[in-house]
Amino acid sequence: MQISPSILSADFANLQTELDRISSADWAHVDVMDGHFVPNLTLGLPVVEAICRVSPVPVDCHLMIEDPDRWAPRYVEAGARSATFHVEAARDPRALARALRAAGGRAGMALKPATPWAPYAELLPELDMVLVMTVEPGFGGQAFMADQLPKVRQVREAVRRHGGEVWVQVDGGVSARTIEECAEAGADVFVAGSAVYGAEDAAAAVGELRDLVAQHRH
Ligand SMILES: O=C(CO)[C@H](O)[C@H](O)COP(=O)(O)O
Repeated sequence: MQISPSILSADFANLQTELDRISSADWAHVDVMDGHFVPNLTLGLPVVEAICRVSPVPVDCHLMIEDPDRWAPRYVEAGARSATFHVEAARDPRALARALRAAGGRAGMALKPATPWAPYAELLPELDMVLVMTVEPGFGGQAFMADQLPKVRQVREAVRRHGGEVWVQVDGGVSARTIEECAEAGADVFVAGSAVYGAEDAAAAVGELRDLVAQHRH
């Protein structure tokens, strides 16, 4: 079980300090948005490279961009330990996942809420993580979409049958109120933006999310 706070809700004017606030987490989740794949624009390679240089925890890049086949491996080369592309944007998801691993990163594949899992299940052996979006990608602070939990269950079941070590990540509206149902459905990597960065004490918020999942498992 891993907690990956999304810096989308951080103060971008003080990224170093904001990264230090989540040093008790497992990852720093960095949302790259290009203004085309999603109607929002955040940051790109130079900023990710700078974040990777100073982050106290490994960087988990969520690429909400067009043409990930071309750009995603560059984020691993910039220092991201994990890079997740959107299957809706990829020309050749199998080749792209292989390219991410060849670059030395973990290969993640994300599904928007309207994208089903079944057509992509055969890609599982190429993947280290599947991200099931629990909001429409583009903005932080949106309401959690509980109707995505059956998809989380399908992915978890496929991972169980496959037998490999593939993580199942949820992203969007994950908070102390919703994290247990995500865990119950089979998620094991939890992205939380506003729930962590909106808290006075980010480390306490990370600890609370961790405890809720741990208690749930007992
Ligand atoms: O990918 C994202 C949006 O596209 C963000 O990571 C996500 O929305 C996190 O924010 P919050 O926890 O506030 O919902």
